Amino acid sequence: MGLEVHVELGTKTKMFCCCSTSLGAEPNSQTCPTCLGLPGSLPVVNATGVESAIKIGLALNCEIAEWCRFARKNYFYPDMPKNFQTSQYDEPIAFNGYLDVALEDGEIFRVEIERAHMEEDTGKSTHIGGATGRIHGASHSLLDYNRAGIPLIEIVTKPIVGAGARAPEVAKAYVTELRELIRALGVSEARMEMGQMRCDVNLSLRPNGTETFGTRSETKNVNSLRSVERAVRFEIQRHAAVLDSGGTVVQETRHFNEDTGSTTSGRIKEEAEDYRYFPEPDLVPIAPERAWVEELRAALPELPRVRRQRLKAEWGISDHEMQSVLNAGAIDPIVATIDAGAPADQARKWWMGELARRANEDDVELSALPITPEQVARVCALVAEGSLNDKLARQVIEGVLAGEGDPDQVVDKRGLAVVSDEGALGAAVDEAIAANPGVADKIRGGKVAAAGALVGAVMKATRGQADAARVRELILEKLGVQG
Ligand SMILES: Nc1ncnc2c1ncn2[C@@H]1O[C@H](COP(=O)(O)OP(=O)(O)OP(=O)(O)O)[C@@H](O)[C@H]1O
Ligand SMILES: [Mg+2]
Ligand SMILES: [Mg+2]
Repeated sequence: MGLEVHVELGTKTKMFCCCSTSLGAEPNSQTCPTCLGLPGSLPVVNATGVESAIKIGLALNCEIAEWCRFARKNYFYPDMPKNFQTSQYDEPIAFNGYLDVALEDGEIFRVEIERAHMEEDTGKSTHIGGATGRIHGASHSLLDYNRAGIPLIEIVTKPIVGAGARAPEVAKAYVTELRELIRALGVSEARMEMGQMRCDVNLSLRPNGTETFGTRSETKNVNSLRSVERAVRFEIQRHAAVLDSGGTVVQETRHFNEDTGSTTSGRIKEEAEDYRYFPEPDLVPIAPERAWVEELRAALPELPRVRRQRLKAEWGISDHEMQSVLNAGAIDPIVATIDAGAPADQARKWWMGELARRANEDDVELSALPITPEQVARVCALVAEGSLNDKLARQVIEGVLAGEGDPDQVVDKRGLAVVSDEGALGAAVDEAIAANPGVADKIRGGKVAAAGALVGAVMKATRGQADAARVRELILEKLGVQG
């Protein structure tokens, strides 16, 4: 198995021109002669792009080239009007690294990195008209070059051979870890659902005990963690079926279909020769000064796996629990909620419970929910000071998610507050005792556990807006028994 991951860098401008990289603009409004490849235009390298590439290389334990160049990868397709993509070929900026990833059972698996190189994204084509659902049957192709020239880093693994049947799990764990790393470095938000990070899955099988690799298939642009895992699993089975029936695997690119979980044939894969790579004559070579590289190395943040170990100890949770927190994408929201003043267990409870459920239902990442860590921390504070109980807190969260405002505004608007007025509470307790004389007698007779029924009655009467512990105290007080 070999994984190629493309990451769109979060630089303000494109890799070789000053066009904006912001998303959502009118098609083709963020273009210039350089990213449109008009004659006479000349590219200039984005220094922040290079810096980000070096940071990624260092975090992946790579060597950083003393000297490297860009190369032209020639191909003819309308998504790149220059007729080539500016990329790197045999002289990448970073090479020979590794990334250690933690598997579900806590085992650490080392994925070797062949290289991380700089390149540019292509334009976006949308095929419309003609026979629906068939790209080549479309009558028109719409082209948006806003994306053309956005900096990309392509991170390529060496062939991963030791994973065996765990290959799908290793692939998912690797992409997860890489995403965390990219985010920790602050070089990209790496939102897969927005195409900021995408993975090509290369896979081949070979007979047990042999050395030569089999023919690979390459499943392009897989864009979620779950899909990476499924694409690997599907391709293993497909290759096995082809080989078992005496067939031969064709070297081709394939597409992963989210709905069916299967891959379908794309085009026959070009060989490197077909791209006629040659050094880009319009750009100067890149020779990062060693002092700069060392400065960047010294400024690397705590790596995600190390940080997880530390947080796991601080929060006092198991490997398994930490793994769930990671899978839910909850580490950063939880940490931010704690930073905003909430106790760790409360922060974990809300993000891993109510909010994870909501994110799951809406099929979005936790960080994309319309609630901030500060708002969650405020809900925790309201619970801690006794103005909300858990049930009410859930309604407040629901209100914030529904766009009703900050927690305090939701409390006001929905009239959600624990009935703390002792007079009102006392009256509700008196009523419950009067309505349930049998239960009251039992409690008076020493059966304290029966108090639960009366607490329930009071909670019902106050529509859940009372502090259950205080209600219980009041009941016992009024019946003259010790709690
Ligand atoms: N026979 C094979 N079976 C499985 N994986 C392979 C095999 N041969 C190479 N690989 C892996 O496939 C990936 C190839 O990526 P690389 O970027 O080097 O080339 P490419 O796919 O030909 O080029 P492009 O960037 O144009 O897609 C690497 O991760 C490599 O380890
Ligand atoms: Mg590649
Ligand atoms: Mg490839």
